[in-house]
Parts: sequence; structure tokens; C-alpha cells
Amino acid sequence: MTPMELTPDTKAAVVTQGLTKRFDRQGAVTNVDLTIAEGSVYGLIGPNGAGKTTLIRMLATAEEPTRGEIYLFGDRLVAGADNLRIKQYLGYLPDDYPLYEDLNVWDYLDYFARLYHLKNPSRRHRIQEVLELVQLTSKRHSRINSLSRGMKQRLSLARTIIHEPILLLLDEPVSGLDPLARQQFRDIIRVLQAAGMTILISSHVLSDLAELCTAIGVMELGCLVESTTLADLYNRLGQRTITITLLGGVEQLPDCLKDQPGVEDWQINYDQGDQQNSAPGVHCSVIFSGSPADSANLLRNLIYAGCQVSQFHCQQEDLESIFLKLGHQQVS
Ligand SMILES: Nc1ncnc2c1ncn2[C@@H]1O[C@H](COP(=O)(O)OP(=O)(O)OP(=O)(O)O)[C@@H](O)[C@H]1O
Repeated sequence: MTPMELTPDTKAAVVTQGLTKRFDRQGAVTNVDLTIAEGSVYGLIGPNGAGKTTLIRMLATAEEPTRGEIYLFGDRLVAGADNLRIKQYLGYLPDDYPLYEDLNVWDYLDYFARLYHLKNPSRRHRIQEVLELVQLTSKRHSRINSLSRGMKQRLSLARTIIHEPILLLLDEPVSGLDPLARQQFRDIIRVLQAAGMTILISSHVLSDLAELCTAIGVMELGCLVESTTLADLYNRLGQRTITITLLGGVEQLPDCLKDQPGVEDWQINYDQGDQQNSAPGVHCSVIFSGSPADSANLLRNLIYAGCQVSQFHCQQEDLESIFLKLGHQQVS
């Protein structure tokens, strides 16, 4: 697979070349050529054991590669060196980072801000700023062990960005969070992206990634087997379905669908169904590969032909089902 190409006006935040990590004789990451465009939100997906955490740990300087190069914003990570300059603009949230449960929220952030040599009054201002961003201002005097799981994860994120990094590496940041907590987390990520950060997120919650990401990488058995924009992934591998509900004029339907640009196949369900659970009428499911203009034409033609269209709904196949279709191998 060739690395994802950047447009001439985009710079790379992350470039890896032949990145490889072996534990004993076991390959965890093999020959990964990864490119992440500056300002993008890049989602890393793949089955358990595919090498996502190991890849992220190498980018975060927490693990030394066995082989290969890493460039962050053009700076090469040097094995064995302290890479201080790079660490200053990196924020890394591991999947198992412990919080100091007995501290209160403010003292916890103050501790990390001091580690980054932030001096007052800037330190105080920065803590106030991140608390506001992660919506924990009202909890600033609470002990960490009294916070909900979602709050703790937002606090971890606040700690990760306390030094204003420009590259965020988040390893399964939403695992174990309920839907509301995940939504709050996504909202914060959007704010960070709007502020210009480049963000790499690994997650098994593909619906979250589909909402957030501009690009997706798929890992399998240590290799990066896909790395592309979300739009390209949908275009190449996603299937779109148009669901049409008709109140009458069903007999004209096959003639309208036949030879219509973008219509690949269709199925008509003449069963009027349980009216409490589905809209009344005859339902038709169309596999569609056309453009938005093609779907507008289809709708117009149906109406001209006398079909009584009560619903016309175009739906993109979701990331989860595209991923399952890829049929990637699970590490056993
Ligand atoms: N410190 C280590 N020592 C030995 N083997 C390791 C070590 N860390 C990871 N591995 C192995 O490397 C492979 C990749 O693991 P990794 O944790 O990177 O996968 P992952 O895609 O993040 O999985 P998950 O989705 O379950 O978190 C696995 O086979 C794992 O057992």
C-alpha cells in the first residue's frame, strides 16, 4: 500500500517510513508507512492485537522502534535521545493511564502544568482554560475518586493538553464510556480540531470515528492495510441505499428504476407491514452508486411517472459495516 498522498497545500504532521517493532521474535508493527496531514483527525482501527497501541506508543516516544523512521512536523525522532522539542508539542493519552485518585482536580492539573514548567499566572490561566474546555470547572475542588468515568476521562484529556500540544495521540479514549460521555468527548475533540490540532485516535467505536475523522487507517496483523480519507473509503467501499416508500403507483416503479443512472439493483417489499413500526406504503430498497444529481433525477422521474412517493431516503453504509466487509484477519 502506498502512503496517503497529501495535497500540495497540506503539510504532514506525522510521517513514518518502514516503521517496525518486534517483541522478542514477534512482529507487533511491520513496515508501516503512515502519513497524517496537519489539522486532520485520523482514526486508527483494527482488531485486537493488530498493533495500534504499539504504533501509537512509538509515535509518542514511549516505545523505541526496532527499525524505521518517524517524523513529526518534519522533525525526526531520534532513538535513545530525549527528543525534548518534539515532546513539547506532543500530547499522549494512553489507554490505561492511572489518575491520582486522592488529589483534587485542580491540584492534579497543577501538578502536570508544573512538570511542563508553566509559571503563574499563565499556569493558573491555562488550568482554568482547560477545565472550561472539558467542562469540569464546577468540579475543580472535587477529589478525583468522586468523579464519574466520563469526567475522569475528560480530566485525563485536560492533563494531556495542558502544555498546548499541536499533535494529540489518543489511544482508545472512549472505551467504557456511555453514549452521553462519548458525545461530550467528541464535542471536545471537535473544538480541539477547530483550534488546529492534529489528532490521532484509535478506537473500536467506529460510529464515533465516522463522526469525527477526516481520515482512517486500518491495521491488520501489524501492517497498515488501508490509509485514506474517510470520503475515499466511503466512495470505494461503501454502498449507498435509497429507501423509497410509495403510497400508490407502484406498478410504474420497475420501469422508472430500469436504466436509471446509479441504480444498481432494487428490491420491492409489497408487504404493507406493521403500520405501528414502519411508515405505511410499499417500501423499495435501491442499491445506488450515482451522484447526488442522479438521485435528484431519480426522484423527479418517479414523481413524473405517477409514483406517489411519501418517503425518499438516501443512506450511506456505515463505517462499521465497511470494516466488517473488509474481512480483516483477527489476531488470535
Ligand atoms: N510489551 C510487549 N511485549 C510483548 N508483546 C507485546 C507487547 N506489547 C504488545 N505486544 C504484542 O504486540 C501485538 C500488538 O499489540 P497492540 O497492543 O499494539 O495491539 P492493539 O491493536 O492495540 O490491540 P487492542 O485493540 O487489543 O488494544 C500483540 O500481539 C501484543 O501481544
